This record gives sequence, structure tokens and C-alpha cells, in this order.
Amino acid sequence: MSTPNIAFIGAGNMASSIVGGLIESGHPASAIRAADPYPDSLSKLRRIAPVETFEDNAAAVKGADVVILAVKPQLMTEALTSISAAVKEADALIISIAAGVTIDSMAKYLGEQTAIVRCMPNTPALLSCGASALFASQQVSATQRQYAEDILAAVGIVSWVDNEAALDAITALSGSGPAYFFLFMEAMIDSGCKLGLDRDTATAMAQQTALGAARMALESEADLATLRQQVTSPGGTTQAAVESFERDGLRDIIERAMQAAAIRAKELAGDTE
Ligand SMILES: NC(=O)C1=CN([C@@H]2O[C@H](COP(=O)(O)OP(=O)(O)OC[C@H]3O[C@@H](n4cnc5c(N)ncnc54)[C@H](O)[C@@H]3O)[C@@H](O)[C@H]2O)C=CC1
Ligand SMILES: O=C(O)[C@@H]1CCC=N1
Repeated sequence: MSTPNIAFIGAGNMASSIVGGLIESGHPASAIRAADPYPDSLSKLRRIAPVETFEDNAAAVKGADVVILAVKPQLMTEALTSISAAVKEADALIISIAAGVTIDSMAKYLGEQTAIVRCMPNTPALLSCGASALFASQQVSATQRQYAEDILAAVGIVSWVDNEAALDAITALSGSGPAYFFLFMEAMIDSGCKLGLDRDTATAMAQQTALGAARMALESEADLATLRQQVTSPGGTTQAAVESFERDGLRDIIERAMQAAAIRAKELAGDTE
């Protein structure tokens, strides 16, 4: 399969993460371009890779095989309006990474025949450690499906979901998920400092512990509860901490937070219609 020309509409954090991962995986910078009304965003992106940049969205879409919409959901209507005619002419696959924004709401601007993939990636894409879920509209051809899968597979694991609504749950889990782990680590580092450690030591130990735990979760044959029990000596320190978490309702806290994220994803869909 030939290398697709990819145009990013919006050159912020997520576009930069995906461009970084694509370059790392061997996608030529000459087959990537990006448009953004803010020159600062474009110059930051050019520091990652020498991609062609535009301040005019429609100009970037011209000749593209794949257009990746990487603007905030609240700005999607404006972005869709700006590329509508160029997309119809280019017959390109559209991949939207915006939280919440539905295929139907995008098709209103891009035409009912436009092939659209909705995707929910996450920021570890920058390190090619991302987790992306994808859902394709009926108009997406087998080749276009493969384009979408190859682009996101270049920056991490890819999972197709069989209904669009599942993407709101994915957004609450893995889209927003890196922030939950960072918050947990921040709190662990602050608590380590309160227990008398200097911040550099606390940070290094928390970072390596997160990395080690994630690798064990991925690579071990044992399930998560078993891995947890292996750390938890009866009557020991971990038991004291885990019982404190359970008493304070950590699982409910996480459930409520993820429900809030999924509800917000649905609300964002409403904002774009
Ligand atoms: N940040 C994250 O962890 C994740 C974000 N997303 C989704 O990715 C999308 C982008 O998010 P971020 O990269 O974090 O936002 P960001 O704010 O870093 O980037 C958005 C970029 O769009 C540009 N922009 C604004 N209006 C535009 C227009 N009319 N045309 C072209 N570009 C325009 C902005 O100048 C900015 O550079 C959002 O829809 C978000 O829901 C999805 C998964 C994870
Ligand atoms: O916070 C957000 O709305 C976006 C979507 C998932 C991660 N960041």
C-alpha cells in the first residue's frame, strides 16, 4: 500500500504527538502537512519535524489522502466549514480525534458520502505508546480503513469498536486516562515529600514505580489482583495503605470521575450539532 499524504487540521498537542510518532515510525515528513491559524502552533510542530505548514485549512487539504481533524470539539464547526469544499474535491478519508463529535454531525458539513473514521487516541502517542480506538462510517473503504489503522498503529495499539457510542467510554478510560495516572503520581510524590523525602528522590522513585507496575501489568501472566496481592504482605505496609484506599472509597471515586468524563463527551457532541 502506498504512503498516504496526511493533512492535520489543528497543530496542537495531539497533532504533535501523532506527527512525532509517525516520524519515529518512518513516515516521511514530506507526506505530512498541517494547518493552524496560530503561527506559534505551526512553528512548535516544525520543531518536531520539517512538515509543510499552512494557515489556511483548505490549502492543506488539497491533494491529501487522509485529513486528520485535531481541533477542540468547540471549534469543530468552524474547522469543518473551512474544509468542506476541499474535502469533497479531494475525496479524502477524514479521521476525527475530537472528543464527543459524532460522525453524523461531521457529515452534515462534509457531505453524506464522505468517508469518516472517529478515533480516540491519547498523548503517549508521542512515545509510540498510545492507545487508540477507532470506529468507521459505512462509507470507509477497506483501503481507507487500513490507512487509519496504520496511522494510529504507528503511535501505539489500535482497537476497532463496533459502535460509535463506545468511543465516549474509551474517551473516559484511555483518552483522558494518562491525566489520571499523572494526578496519582503527583499525589504520591507530594505525600513522599511530606514523609520526609526530597522532591527529586520522590519523583524518581514514583516514575520508576509507575513504569515497573505498568510493565508488570502488561507482561505478566498474572492478573492485576494477583499482582497486587504479591506486593501485599499479610499485616504489612501495603495492606495498611490498600485498606485505607478501600475505606475511603477509591473505586467509587474513580467510577464517578469516569462517568463525569463520559457525560462530558456526550455534551461535547451536542455543542457541535
Ligand atoms: N489532549 C489529549 O490528551 C487528547 C485530545 N483529544 C482531542 O484532540 C483534539 C485536539 O486536542 P489538543 O491537541 O489537546 O488541543 P490543542 O489546543 O493543543 O490543539 C488544537 C489546535 O487547533 C488549532 N485550531 C483552533 N482553531 C482552528 C481552526 N479553525 N482550524 C485549524 N486549527 C485550529 C489551535 O490553534 C491549536 O493549535 C480535541 O478535539 C480533543 O478532544 C483526543 C485524545 C486525547
Ligand atoms: O480532555 C479532553 O477533552 C480530551 C479528550 C481526551 C483527552 N483530552
